[in-house]
Amino acid sequence: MMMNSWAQIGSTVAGLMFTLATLQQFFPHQLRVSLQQFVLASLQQFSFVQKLCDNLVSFFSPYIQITFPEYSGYWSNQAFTAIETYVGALSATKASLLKGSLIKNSKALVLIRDDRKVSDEFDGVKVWWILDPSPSTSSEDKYFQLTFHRQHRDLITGPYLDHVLEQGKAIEARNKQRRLYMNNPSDNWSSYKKNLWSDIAFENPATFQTIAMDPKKKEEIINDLVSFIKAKEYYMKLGKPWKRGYLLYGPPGTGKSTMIAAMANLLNYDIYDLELTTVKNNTELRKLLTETSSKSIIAIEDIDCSLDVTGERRKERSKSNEKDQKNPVNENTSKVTLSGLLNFIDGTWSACGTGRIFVFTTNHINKLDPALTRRGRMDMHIELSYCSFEAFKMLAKNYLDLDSHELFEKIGILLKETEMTPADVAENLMPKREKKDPDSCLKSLIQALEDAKEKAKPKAEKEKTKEERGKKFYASLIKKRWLFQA
Ligand SMILES: Nc1ncnc2c1ncn2[C@@H]1O[C@H](COP(=O)(O)OP(=O)(O)OP(=O)(O)O)[C@@H](O)[C@H]1O
Ligand SMILES: [Mg+2]
Repeated sequence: MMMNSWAQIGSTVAGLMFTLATLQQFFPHQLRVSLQQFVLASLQQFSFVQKLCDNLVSFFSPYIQITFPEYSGYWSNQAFTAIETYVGALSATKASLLKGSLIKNSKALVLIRDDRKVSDEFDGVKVWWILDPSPSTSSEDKYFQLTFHRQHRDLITGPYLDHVLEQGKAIEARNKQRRLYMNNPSDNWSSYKKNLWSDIAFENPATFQTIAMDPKKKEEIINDLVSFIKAKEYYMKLGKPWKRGYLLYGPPGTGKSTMIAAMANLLNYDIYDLELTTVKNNTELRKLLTETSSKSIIAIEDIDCSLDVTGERRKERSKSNEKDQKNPVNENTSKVTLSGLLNFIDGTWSACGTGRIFVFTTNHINKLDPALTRRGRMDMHIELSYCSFEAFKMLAKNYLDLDSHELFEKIGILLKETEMTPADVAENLMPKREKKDPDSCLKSLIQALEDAKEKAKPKAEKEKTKEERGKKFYASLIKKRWLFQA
């Protein structure tokens, strides 16, 4: 009976459609357009009714939904990224069917349930997250929808969302792929695109653990860095910009650049490697500074070579000016001045970002202008020196996995008698073959130390005879004076 009536309805509709299609051919064009418009308007009315129904349902529904779109206007919504990371972490622990995606500047995959839904609990209250559309569709307009019961509105819109954003950002920071920035010459800066810096992924694995130096000094530096990054409120209370300066000095190959990398890895900071010689003037320097991000390391290596910042050179500047006129300098030479650099470190502009660390390196600390090295400007002076026995033991542990060895004592004596950089010691300890052979590595180091000692001998002897000659000369002077006075 039922089947019969359905069949009847079906054939009536089919008949009507056929008749309509046939009649349409005889309708004038204008009438056809009006018919189409009528059908469209009815459909729109239908969607309006549907919207109305949706609103009615949500009015009476005990649940609230909040939507977080991926983009707000042209800008990416940072809340979406943090939620994506947070929900990804939730999914990874709760679901077995996941879809992985790599988000910008992250070195870790974000995993989202392929069926888009994941529940969470906060203070005993259950909430649901849905990613719309699902990760398997290629649609661009993605958004997260959070659903929760009306009675928990305050808890969810307040503490819960704060928790989600905070956790999401913390996971993001842990997964963040650090970047190494290098300043572009100003000739390549374009006015519409901010391309003052070029960047690449920072992948230097150096850590404080692998740096060979006095353990106490190392601990002091680590504590200083760690307490600095936690001290934002303290700096605010003091009314001081939240930044810190480190001056690393010592001979080539003692680990200055390695320490900058270790600092970045410890703090999870990006590095801005500022090449001063390509910066034409103080204005450019200021522009570069304003384009660096907060919580980053700004490194200027070999500061004495990059700029006229040595005290001696300053005194002699007027004299050399005359010479310069005879031998005009290259037009591309940087005109960044010492005062420009000082302003860069602690002028008004230096406070435009927070949590910044300035690191300068030099091979000749005593050549630097005192204005640059004074405390407060460079908060900590760190000397990296020739390899001590303590430093050697760290290198032996890192390179050969050795805590002790019968040859250590001999090496200790030789290290006291020579000046060998950790870079050279490390080079000798590096196994030359695939299979580690600690004996031959230590022997090759002993050989290198003995060679260095031998090489240094004539120099040491020359110094000694010079010193003795000087002593004799002064003794004779004193004697003559005594005779004269007598
Ligand atoms: N203190 C150290 N601990 C561990 N490794 C070190 C140390 N010093 C140097 N090295 C090794 O030597 C190499 C060169 O060191 P690095 O570039 O850090 O020296 P530097 O002090 O910056 O030299 P320069 O003054 O020439 O720039 C590094 O790749 C590292 O492997
Ligand atoms: Mg270096």
